[in-house]
Amino acid sequence: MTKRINSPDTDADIRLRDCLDKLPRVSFNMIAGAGSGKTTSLVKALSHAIKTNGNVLKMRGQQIACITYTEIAAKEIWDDVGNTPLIFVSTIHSFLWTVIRPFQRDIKKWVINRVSEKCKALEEKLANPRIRTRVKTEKELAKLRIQAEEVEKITYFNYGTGSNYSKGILGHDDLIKLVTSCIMENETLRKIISQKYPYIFVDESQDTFPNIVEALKQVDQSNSEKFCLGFFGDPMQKIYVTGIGEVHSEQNWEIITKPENFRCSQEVLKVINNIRKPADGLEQTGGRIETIDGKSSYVKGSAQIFVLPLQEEQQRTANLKKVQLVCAKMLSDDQWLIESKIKIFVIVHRMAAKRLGFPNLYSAMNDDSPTSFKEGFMEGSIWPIKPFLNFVLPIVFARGAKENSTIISILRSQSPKLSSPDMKGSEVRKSLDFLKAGLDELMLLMEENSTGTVLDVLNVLNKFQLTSIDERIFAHMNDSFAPMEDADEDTVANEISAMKRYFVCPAREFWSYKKYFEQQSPFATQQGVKGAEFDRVITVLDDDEGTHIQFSYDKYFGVTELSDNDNKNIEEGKDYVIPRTRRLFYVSCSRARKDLVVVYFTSNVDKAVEKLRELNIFGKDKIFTMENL
Ligand SMILES: Nc1ncnc2c1ncn2[C@@H]1O[C@H](COP(=O)(O)OP(=O)(O)OP(=O)(O)O)[C@@H](O)[C@H]1O
Repeated sequence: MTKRINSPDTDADIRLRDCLDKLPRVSFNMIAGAGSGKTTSLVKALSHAIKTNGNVLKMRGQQIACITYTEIAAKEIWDDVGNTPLIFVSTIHSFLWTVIRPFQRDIKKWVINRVSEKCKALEEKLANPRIRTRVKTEKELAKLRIQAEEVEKITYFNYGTGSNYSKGILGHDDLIKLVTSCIMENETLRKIISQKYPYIFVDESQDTFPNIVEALKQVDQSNSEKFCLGFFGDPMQKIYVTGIGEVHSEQNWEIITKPENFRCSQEVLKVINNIRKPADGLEQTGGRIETIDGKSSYVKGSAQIFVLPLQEEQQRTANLKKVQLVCAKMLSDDQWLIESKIKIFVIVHRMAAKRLGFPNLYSAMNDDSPTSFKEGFMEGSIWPIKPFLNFVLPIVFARGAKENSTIISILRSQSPKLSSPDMKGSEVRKSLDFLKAGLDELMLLMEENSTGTVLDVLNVLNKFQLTSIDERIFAHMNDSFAPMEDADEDTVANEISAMKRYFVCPAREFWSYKKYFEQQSPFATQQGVKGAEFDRVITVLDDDEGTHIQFSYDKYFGVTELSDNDNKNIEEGKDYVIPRTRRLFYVSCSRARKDLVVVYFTSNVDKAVEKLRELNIFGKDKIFTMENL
């Protein structure tokens, strides 16, 4: 049994259990604020459904589907429910692929149709005599026509990161379009889904695509008596523009709310209630409870904001450190000085990249780079950086730590110099001497204060045959990169320019990068912290570094005027910068279990302080400036 399941039942948990016990089945929508225990209720609901219905599910080969936002969340929930095969916890993409994979004929039909629609759109574009991009569009059309022929020959389609129709691969976006359209159009598919998964639960429903919600609602309607669809979400925590926000409940659904907050200390709870007030006014009650020596009480905690000038990057970083020192003193808690005990939320990875020391690597892989570079860089999966992650960092580290057996084993498995199985003793010795000379050069290039570049390192790897280098890297090193025939021109140009910028990056930046992507650093992005919680949180508000134009803390606090475009969005009743920033602020502040520190860098400190006093989100005595550092 796990902690989540063991937490005391709330009224909502009891209502949810009653709802799950109903026959014919009833769908539900659980809407509640941050830290109210939605995921906890979800885990309990899964456990209850298994307890009451597990045998039947097993007998019929059915499963309960639980859709989460990330792989990490999926794993956590699966662990919580005891890893039972009766529950299929997955991200939306994996779920949709599992559902559609057996229907290869329908997939093929859809892909053929999609390619033909794309061709038609380009033909229409070309019919316009004033088209500016005629040559490019004609090329694209020719490529699509070839793809149309190749798709006909494909017998099995697969799911990957990006679509490549000729190879039978469907990317994320196409998968969503494919499955939702198949579900909407095909009654049999809807029946099959509801029979295989008589319960489908969706966590973080506010960030689910609207067409997926619609498709799931259709599944519900097709077999409503034997099917239960359950959403768990909070419209105030919608972060992504593609998310639905509020899921509208159907007439026969149960709506379950949870008024309490179990996560945050009293002071943090006050702040998040204040942030939320102008949105939907939902005010949470309760708060985190601590039991010491058998006595339970609410955790008081703390919440404060530091308004600091938007100075040079280095100065900001120094001021952030000073804030930690002041907090350690003010809260009599030295843990504020220990990196592993705090979490710092920044708005984009770039801020963390700069603060941690890999700004050049970050911009090479992000600014005008192919999407695959952007996505793969922060998770360490993209090919240009592999020689560093797989070879350079581990071997330089092992050499520094004098771990000779590790060095030999890395060389044995990776160096082409040692690959021949029938090398004689003297040859091995000679090769090792050669490799040792290469390693000496590598060590110098990877030193703390070395000016060696990525290309310098790659040249050493190549010259001494320390490890084999991916052909694609090699092609860029020799300016002989030959793109695939069907590669998009812009992507090719972006790849070439990204690789050029990558080669001149200081190689030592990889040490900081490694720390970040292995999550050993205290940094995380404000958007990436869904569902998580930490005792001590610093939220850095810093528009200057953010490249996300959809968020602006200066506009949110009233320090900067709204733009014409913002006003237009307001007039048209669209989502705009203020509610979006408010939601992001709410999500990051509501992660704090005990202490929350907001550090707001702004170009107009005086005005920001004045506005903050008016807004009254933080107590007047909790607004600090440079004078307090
Ligand atoms: N009934 C309960 N009694 C005591 N603690 C609880 C209860 N339910 C949840 N908690 C605790 O409250 C915290 C927040 O729970 P959970 O993550 O389930 O909330 P959530 O609503 O999904 O949060 P968010 O939407 O902010 O990500 C966790 O530490 C959890 O253990």
